[in-house]
Formats: sequence, C-alpha cells, structure tokens
Amino acid sequence: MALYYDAASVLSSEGGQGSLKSRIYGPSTVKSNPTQIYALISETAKRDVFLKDVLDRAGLLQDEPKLTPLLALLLCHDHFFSKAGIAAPVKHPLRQSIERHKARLQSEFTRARLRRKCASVDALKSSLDRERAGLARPHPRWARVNTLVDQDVEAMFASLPGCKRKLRLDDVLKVDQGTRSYCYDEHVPNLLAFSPGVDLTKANAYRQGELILQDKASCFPAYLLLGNESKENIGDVIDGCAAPGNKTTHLAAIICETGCTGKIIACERDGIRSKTLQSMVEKANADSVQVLAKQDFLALDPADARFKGVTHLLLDPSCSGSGILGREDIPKLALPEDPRMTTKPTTNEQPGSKSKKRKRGQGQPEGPSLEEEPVATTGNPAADEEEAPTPATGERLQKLSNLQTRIVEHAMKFPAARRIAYSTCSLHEQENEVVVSRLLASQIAQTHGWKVLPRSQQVDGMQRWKHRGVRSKPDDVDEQNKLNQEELDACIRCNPGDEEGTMGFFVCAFVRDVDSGEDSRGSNGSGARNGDASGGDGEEAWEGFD
Ligand SMILES: C[S@@+](CC[C@H](N)C(=O)[O-])C[C@H]1O[C@@H](n2cnc3c(N)ncnc32)[C@H](O)[C@@H]1O
Repeated sequence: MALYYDAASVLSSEGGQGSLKSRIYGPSTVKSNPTQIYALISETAKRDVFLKDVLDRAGLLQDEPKLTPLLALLLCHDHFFSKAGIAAPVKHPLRQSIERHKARLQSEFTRARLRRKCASVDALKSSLDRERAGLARPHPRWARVNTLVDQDVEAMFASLPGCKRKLRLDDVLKVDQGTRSYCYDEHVPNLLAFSPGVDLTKANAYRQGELILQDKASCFPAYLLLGNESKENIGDVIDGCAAPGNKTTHLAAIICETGCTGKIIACERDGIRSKTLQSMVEKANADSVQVLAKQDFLALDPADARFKGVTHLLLDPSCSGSGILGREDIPKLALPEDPRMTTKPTTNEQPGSKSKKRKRGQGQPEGPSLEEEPVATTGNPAADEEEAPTPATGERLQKLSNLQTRIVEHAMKFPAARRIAYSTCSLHEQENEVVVSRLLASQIAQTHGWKVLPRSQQVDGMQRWKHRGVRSKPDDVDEQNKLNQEELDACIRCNPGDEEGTMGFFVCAFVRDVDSGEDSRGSNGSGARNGDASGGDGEEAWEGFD
C-alpha cells in the first residue's frame, strides 16, 4: 500500500529538503492522497514514543526482517489507532507483517497503556495528545522580575500595553476578545505569568533587564537550592553548566535578597554560549557572578583553594531536551530498535542528510539538529536554554545519563559543598530519576554522606508543587530506578502541556550535613573512589549536544 511507503519517504531524506507540506503537496513522487499522508504523519508523531515502546517490547522487528523501523511505526499507528485499521487489503504483505503478531502486540499495547494509568484507549489518546503537543493548551509567557535592577514594579506594569493584573493563572490564560493579563505565580517568588499573546520582547522592562523571560520550571533549581537556606550556610555558589544564564542570574538575585556576600562562579564550556552568558549577566546587573568562559566544569579541581568556600552547586547539564515545547516541521519520530543494524538510527532523520551537523564522537549516529531554529519556550530565542533539543533513545540516552551522573558526582567532591541542585528539561526517567538513583548508590555520595533533600525540608513553594518523581517499571528487576517513595517524592517533575503551563522539567536537590564531620577527609574524595556510578564506558569520547 503506497500510503505507508509514501509517508516513510516524505519523513526520510528521500522526501527532499523542504518543509513537511512542501514535501507532501509539492511536485513529488508521492502517489497517495496528500491529506491522508499528512494525517498519518501528524498522528503518528503524537504517539511515536509510546508506539516505539510497544514495538521494542514485542520484538516485532526481529521477526519481520522486511519491515523498516519507520514502516513498522506507521503501520502500528493505524493498527492500533485508526478506526479502519491498516489501510491495505487483508492479504497485503505489509498488513500481514503486523497482524501475524496481533496477540503479542496487543498484550504489550495494553501493558503500556496501563503503565500510563489510562483506563481506555480513548483516555490514552487524550493523554498522548496532551503530552506530545501540550501545545493545544494555551501556554503562558513566563517572566521573572529581576530584583537585581532597581525598579518600580507598578510603573513597569503600567508600561506593558493593556495588561491587567489577575489573581489566577486560569484567568490569565483566557484570551477571549484579545484581553491580556498577568498574575504572580503561586510557587516561585517574583515570577509572573502573562497571557499567551503578550510579546514581552518589545517591552522596555525586558530590554532594560528588569524582566527576564524564563519558563516557570526553569526557576525551580535556583529556588530549590537557595530559597530556604540561611545566610550563614551560603558561601560561594557554582553554576556548572551556566549558559545562557537564566539560572545563574536567578541565583544572583536570591543571593542578593538574602544579603549574602558570596560570589557565583558560572562555568560554560562552549565559547559562543559563554559570550551569551557574559552579556546576560551584564544585562541583569548580576555583579556577584564571575563567568569562567570556555571552562569545562569537569576540569575544575575541587581541591583548588579558589573553591574552598563553595557551599552550593547548581548543575543543569546538556540533556535530550525532550521536555521542551516547540515547533517542529518534519517530525523526528522515535523509532523502534532495529536488531539488524549495529549503528542504530533513533529517529527518521538519516545520517548524511543535509541539515547542519553537530560535532559528535566517532561511531555516534548523527542525530537531527534543531540548531538552525532553536526552540525557545520563553518566546526569546536568545535565551534558549537547551542547546540542542533532540529526541534521544537507547544508547544515546544512556550516554547522556552517564555524563549527567558524572557531572553531579564531580559536584559532590567539593569539600565545603552542602547542597546541590540537579536539573534537566528532559522527560526521560533515564536522565532524571535514574540519575538520582545512580548518584545515591555511588561511592562518592555514600562516603560524603549525600542524600536527597526530602520534600518536607524543601522551600515552601517546592513542597507545595504536586508533581513528583516517577517510576514507570516497578516490577522490573533490571530497572535502574531504585528510589524509594520518599526519594521519589523528593524529586520534582513538570509535565509539558498540563494545567500548570510549564515546559517538561525535572529537578532534585542533594544535601549533606557538613557540620557533622561525616566526611572527615575534607578532600576531593577522588582517592577514595572505587565505584563509578556514571559507567566507565568511554563516553568522554563523545562531547554531547553542544
Ligand atoms: C541546559 S544548558 C544550561 C542552561 C542554563 N542553566 C540556563 O538556565 O540558562 C546546558 C549548558 O551546559 C553547557 N555544558 C555542558 N557540559 C558542560 C561541562 N562539562 N562544563 C561546562 N559547561 C557544560 C552546555 O554548553 C550548555 O550551554
């Protein structure tokens, strides 16, 4: 049936280099009805991660060597979600290649649905639709009032055209008849939610650094790290992965409010992003920030005298960016694992396609790049936090998870460190709860007494936030997420597209009691380490997404 071959061709580099619509509707070799192709692609794109999971668990590609991962995904979409099923005659080999495995597929489908706590297929569809597109729901524009700049907040609001103050987010999101409004956030101090249509980039308050465009979720790490710390406990602070500097300037604002005199050391490995960081710090009037440009956080020596006063660290490393709400044209679908390939494509964008490429280590599959069009949930591309939001699966997720674990392990070695915040804008458990679980099990955490900061000891707004850590596979003995309920509750999640109006995000804080003398060595701890939670699988060779 041509529909599935046509859709697969449009999605791969064979379909040309233009936009999705131009590939489907423009002069091309597609034979099927363009509207049907478009519907198949856009519907599959909402459910790809779910379908991939079903296909991988059912092991379909092992038994159907003629099916490509992309074809399997498209066919399975219609098999499960289209009322008419696969659009091909009953005896057609493509249709048979799926229906032969009907029972096995159905049972994995049902399990996957129940794991998502969806009682029916309709509930599943709504949940997946919300999750993927989150976009149908109006998304507020979040902005943080920069308390580092002297300002008359009321005058600032008066300068925002026709913006009325409301009490609740729901009211701000009602934009009938072009009304525009804002409200203060109920969890994070000095944070505002504006109606979706408000263009803050044109406001003087934004140009003058009085307002910083920053998603609500992205404000959690600095607030969780310092929001309820006493002045005596705060010395210097390291932001290990700092550019473009949203969280750095937030740290600076909180430090200033507490009256601390400590400095913030902001590390950024990438040269260009270091410049963005520097200019953001200047614009925000964040005098307490010292930028270490082109500095790899992992290369800092925790025993260096410069860092002996570092009590707090914030680590927001590179991640898959799967929580970022964005606009994609050619959807990058998460594909089932292909057992016949040694180098596995994880999405439909093929190696060697003409999109601008990122530097990767040897043997890495070339992932899709959104570099040309960075997706900023803030409405301000210059403040885009994640350098390359990229669908990641399997091996690549494992590498990211390893790097993230290594970065936090490194933070745990700073001798005076007492609190660490780790965050990602990823939805994947492997980059979130699994990293936390691996860190707690690591030698460094155990010898230095690091534990998660329990919910009951978190700053008020974070205690009240209801979305907490998850474990999707409680019965799987191989599962790396071994967090107990209290530890899961210490983790904070944000779900893209839900009623909270945030992007997808994860944050967890670690604490230790440095005053108890638990870590008597006072060294960087590296000599004592014999376990390496981050997996010594040579991920150093791969420089990740930047
Ligand atoms: C998710 S972004 C950080 C966003 C930033 N925290 C903010 O709120 O604006 C990750 C940043 O960390 C940088 N990075 C990744 N690994 C690093 C490392 N080992 N040392 C220093 N910077 C690193 C990347 O270049 C990228 O700019």
